[in-house]
Amino acid sequence: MVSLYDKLTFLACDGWSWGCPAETTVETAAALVAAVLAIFFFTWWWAKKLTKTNPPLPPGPRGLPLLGSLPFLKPELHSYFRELSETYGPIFKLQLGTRTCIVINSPPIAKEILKDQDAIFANRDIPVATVIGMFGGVNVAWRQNGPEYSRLRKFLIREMLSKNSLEASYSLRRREILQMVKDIHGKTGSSVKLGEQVALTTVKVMISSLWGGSSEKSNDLIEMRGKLEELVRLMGSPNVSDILPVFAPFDLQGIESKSRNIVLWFYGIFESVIKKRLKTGDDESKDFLQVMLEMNRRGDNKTSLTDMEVKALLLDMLIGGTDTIPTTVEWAMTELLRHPDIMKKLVEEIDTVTGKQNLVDDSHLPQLSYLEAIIKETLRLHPVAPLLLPHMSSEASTISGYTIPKHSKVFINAWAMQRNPQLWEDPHSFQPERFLKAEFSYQGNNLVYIPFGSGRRMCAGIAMAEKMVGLLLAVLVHSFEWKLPGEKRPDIQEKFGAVLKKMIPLEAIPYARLSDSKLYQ
Ligand code: HEM
Repeated sequence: MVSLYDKLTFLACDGWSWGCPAETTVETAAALVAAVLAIFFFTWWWAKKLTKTNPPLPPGPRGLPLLGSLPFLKPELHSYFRELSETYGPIFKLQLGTRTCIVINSPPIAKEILKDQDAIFANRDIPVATVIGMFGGVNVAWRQNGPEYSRLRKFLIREMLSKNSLEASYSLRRREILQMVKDIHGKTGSSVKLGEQVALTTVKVMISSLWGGSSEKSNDLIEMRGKLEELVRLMGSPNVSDILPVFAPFDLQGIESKSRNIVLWFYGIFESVIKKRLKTGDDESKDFLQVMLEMNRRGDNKTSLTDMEVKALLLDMLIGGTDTIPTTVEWAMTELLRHPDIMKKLVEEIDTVTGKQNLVDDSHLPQLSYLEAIIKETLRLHPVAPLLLPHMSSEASTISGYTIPKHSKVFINAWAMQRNPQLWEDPHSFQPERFLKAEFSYQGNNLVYIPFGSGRRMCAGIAMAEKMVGLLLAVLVHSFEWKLPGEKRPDIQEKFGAVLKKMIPLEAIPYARLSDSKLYQ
């Protein structure tokens, strides 16, 4: 406070010395600054007193006037929130600029939000970075709760990401997985950045599933992958425009303009793909675009989609899948390379089910229970969305005996709950066996384990994620033996963002392990 006082006095006199001719003026200026500060703090304190709520607001750090706790935030938000919960308890409040944020670190309180009062908490605090080209207004992930949201989500889950749709588009996915095996085989004996390799395959799989495209050149795919990664990064970046909306028109960090360019770039691609499809009238395609166009052809106002919704859904799925799936596979491979005994047991399981004369196929996955346990354990320790996607309350409510004001932004710290020593035995060690002993589904029924969220806003792509992560991981460890380039175990440092990635990308060296060399061609 002394130094702030000194700085302000300096500004009042030295900074504008033309207004301070004599020593007495220094004292006057100092008194003036002190008076302004006193009025400011008194008004702030009085406003707080007047707005005291009953029941009270959750506890939390005090923060500074206007900025709240913004200056104290640490970049690794998920672990910082856990630290704060040690002081303030399982539910606490943070003021970030004009935004009231509520952080939940306990399953019973998460249940109140995501299940018991989910109608109130099923909205999103739409980031300014997504309100571009209507994207954030009409897509599933950012659309506000209501009949239009339910219609679109139902469509996405029932028509596009259903078991039948996924089975129909399997041949498209398989084609890209075979190409990945061939590409990796070409790199036998040299170091491969596994995350990048899988990410490129995932983009191809997503494009194939969405509009059947396989003709994109690899440079175009790399560009597309880069743009998706950048868009996800921008959406997850703290933006002054979101925190202090008065600055939104100035787009101080350029986040909105960068996001706009990327969204419009994707919309341009989608428009040309749709135009081409309508022109050729290719009814035989089994991709998602065809499903959407068929729906529109058959549908009435209730079921058909607007042009903008078609584009927003395509982008939703590209964003939903292309970062989450490869990141999960990279974390799983990291843990397997850190635990050779677990890797060995997994390879034995796949050899028994698939044999060494075949490549792993979708139909083998239901029999690979140890693989499933490994993926579940990976998502327990390394959930790609550690704080889920923030929810927003549409009205004031009471949670766990505290008032949650209307329009609060709610973070559910799945990462902290899934590492809580009171809920998990030896929580920091990688032990897939725990998922063989106890039944935990991805549907978020038991709030102790929610890597895909829970309730009405939970992930819409679980079925696809399960299939893709399972197939990619099984193919990688069954087709190749992986060695580390050095002596050191791969590290597990995290980098927080919209997706929780590895700080240091995983590198490993592949060697072919299947007897028939034709399987690699
Ligand atoms: C390992 C892979 C994935 C993980 C761990 C994951 C996790 C999540 C999480 C935690 C949420 C937020 C839930 C909430 O706010 O409560 C979410 C939302 C969403 N995910 Fe996923 N996801 C994955 C893959 C996918 C895929 C492949 C797609 C689509 C192709 C997808 C589409 C979506 C959509 C559309 C939403 C928004 C749902 C809504 O707001 O109603 N996700 N995901």
